[in-house]
Amino acid sequence: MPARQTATVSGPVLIIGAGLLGASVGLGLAVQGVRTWVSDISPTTEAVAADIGAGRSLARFVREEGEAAARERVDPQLIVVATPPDVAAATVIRCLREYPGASVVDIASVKAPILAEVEASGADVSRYLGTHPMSGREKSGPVAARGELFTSRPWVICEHDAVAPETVRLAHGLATDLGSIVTYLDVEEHDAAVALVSHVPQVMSSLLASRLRETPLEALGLAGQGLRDTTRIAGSEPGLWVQILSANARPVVETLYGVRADLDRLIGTLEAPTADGARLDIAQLMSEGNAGVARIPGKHGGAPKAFSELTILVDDTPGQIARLLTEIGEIGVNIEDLRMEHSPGQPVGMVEVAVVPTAHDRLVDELDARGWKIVK
Ligand SMILES: NC(=O)c1ccc[n+]([C@@H]2O[C@H](COP(=O)([O-])OP(=O)(O)OC[C@H]3O[C@@H](n4cnc5c(N)ncnc54)[C@H](O)[C@@H]3O)[C@@H](O)[C@H]2O)c1
Ligand SMILES: O=C(O)C(=O)C[C@]1(C(=O)O)C=C[C@@H](O)C=C1
Repeated sequence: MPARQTATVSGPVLIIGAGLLGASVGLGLAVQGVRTWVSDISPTTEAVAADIGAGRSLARFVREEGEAAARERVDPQLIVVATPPDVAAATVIRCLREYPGASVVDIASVKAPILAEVEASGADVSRYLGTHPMSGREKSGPVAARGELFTSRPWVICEHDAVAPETVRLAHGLATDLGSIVTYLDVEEHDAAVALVSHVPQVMSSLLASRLRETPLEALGLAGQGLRDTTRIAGSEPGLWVQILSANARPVVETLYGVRADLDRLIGTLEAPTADGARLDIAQLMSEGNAGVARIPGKHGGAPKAFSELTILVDDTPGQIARLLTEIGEIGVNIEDLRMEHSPGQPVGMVEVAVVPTAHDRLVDELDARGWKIVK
């Protein structure tokens, strides 16, 4: 039985580009009862996205019904363009022309070049809006898709002068239906902001991880959480990042100039670590980092909030983590964040749980009483 419609966007929604992001949009809308269609340049990707429940395959429907009849019957209210950035503008322009009744949003990671290309095309730009969900993964393709990918994450909407109110309403509805928190920025503000908060982090992670290529395995075996935290996104798809970085090159370079200045300063200091003032300079760089990280907003985009953490040892046997989470629920404490560290070959794993500070001591006491081993 189809789920009851609970979303603002009534659909149908046609998703073009059924990879990680497109299939995640489809899954998130489908569970709310919105009729979704998926389309991808790769027939296999489109079939996989349809198989996991992200939407019905448009190509299959076209094969069954014929091009014109299928387009008329699909009749999307909203089209979500989730293709790579280099074809996003061309896809938006094509959709505006092929579906004159639909609003079209794209979700590519860079916004100014796409708006410029759509405006220059002469297509009906009133039905187009550039948007960007600030959520993703270092994986690509529909198999990695998650319907809850967007929950509690920011979703930027880049209004422009010619946009129609209905298009803004649908873009806003799409983001909030998927659980995101909407922020309005213009395209230049967006591109400058993401250069710092998304694109340079990717560069730094890749540069650091590239140092590991020739490292002996014994040294890599010593890696703790610090290396894992700083290199997770180095596993991202190179093809996508070539497009993102080249499309947003100027704002990224502006940010990298600042990084280069700090790096030169640190190298200079560490070349003479016992010179007068060297230690102060190192301390200053570290505390500038402290000040920066403290400004990153908390889980729901509000003011930074310090959570208390505790680490629990968990036997490496089936069902242990589920049991731990159930018991934390029984104790009545909300988990704000959760991370697992598990070394292959070790009989135990470590589950790091973040909770509000007022719940910390009670949780430790109650877990302890239930026989769990708390290590921190
Ligand atoms: N990966 C992330 O974390 C993330 C987060 C936010 C936004 N985005 C943006 O979302 C978009 C999709 O990224 P993704 O991570 O889902 O990539 P992906 O590689 O998983 O999916 C992209 C899909 O688009 C398809 N495609 C390529 N050209 C096409 C065309 N002309 N017509 C139809 N389909 C086409 C590909 O076959 C692929 O299946 C990108 O623009 C990216 O900048 C990505
Ligand atoms: O969590 C991740 O894997 C991401 O890096 C996702 C991330 C980000 O920088 O936050 C990456 C690029 C997208 O354009 C949006 C989101």
